[in-house]
Amino acid sequence: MIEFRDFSFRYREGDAPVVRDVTLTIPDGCFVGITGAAGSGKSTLTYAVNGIIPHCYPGDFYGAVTVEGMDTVETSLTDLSRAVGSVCQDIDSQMVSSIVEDEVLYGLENFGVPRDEVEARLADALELMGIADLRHRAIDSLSGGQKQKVAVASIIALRPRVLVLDEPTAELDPASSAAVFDLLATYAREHGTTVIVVEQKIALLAEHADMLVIVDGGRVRFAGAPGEVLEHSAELLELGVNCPRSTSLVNRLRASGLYAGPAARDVAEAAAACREVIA
Ligand SMILES: Nc1ncnc2c1ncn2[C@@H]1O[C@H](COP(=O)(O)OP(=O)(O)OP(=O)(O)O)[C@@H](O)[C@H]1O
Repeated sequence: MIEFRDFSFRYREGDAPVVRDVTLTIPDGCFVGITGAAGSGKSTLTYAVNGIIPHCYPGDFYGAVTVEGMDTVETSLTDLSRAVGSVCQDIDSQMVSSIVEDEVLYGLENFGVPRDEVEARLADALELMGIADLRHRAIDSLSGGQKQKVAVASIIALRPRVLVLDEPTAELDPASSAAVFDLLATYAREHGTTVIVVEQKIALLAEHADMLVIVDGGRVRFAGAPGEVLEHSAELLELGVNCPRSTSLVNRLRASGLYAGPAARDVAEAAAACREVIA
């Protein structure tokens, strides 16, 4: 379980907290999508989980954040990194090797994974991300999307109990983005991994996440099951979060009293709602 209790944070260079009064519980194995406008504090929230704040970016840390009982301020980055694997926004800064397989091996060797397990973990991670054919390629020669997949594979190979991904599909086209989310969701379900993903594409989150967290001005404005959060599509738009049109359409039907069912997460659910209205 991950718990934020009255958590606020001000970067040392900043004049005010950029995350404020966050109280949130994330159950084990939950797939959580965090979204909100640019600069709203999404990444900072995840930094409190993987320990980047306050260990790498110091500042005033109020309240507490715990991961499986470990207080992320009190616990060393080394200990935290064994539980929490992170893929950051700036993929190039994360890469330490020049060849794909070395990048994955680096983490496995650093974590002291037994030699007889290393090859299987490397091959599985590359296979899972659909990049087995890139194994011997130079990282410099890869596209942004391919690099993102290598970064995710490197972390997945370590089998962390919590996976934090900051915009993992930023460099991917819509079809590849959906495929990566499918893979992540399947992987998380099979391994009981808690996944926290910062993502601008709310439609992707709505389809895959168990919980949506909407951040605005450093505060959590909505947190809950996607269906519950998407009921607020008009307010979300005001916060800079553009829900799928299918969601807004069904919410209009709900507001006008024509439909009493839940918010639609995608076109299929909206079509079902429309059929019910017409019937
Ligand atoms: N290292 C830092 N030092 C000082 N201020 C920072 C630092 N990192 C982020 N900030 C500030 O904190 C605020 C929240 O930033 P954060 O990156 O958490 O937001 P975000 O919602 O993830 O943004 P984006 O969608 O643009 O990545 C912003 O005003 C940003 O300028």
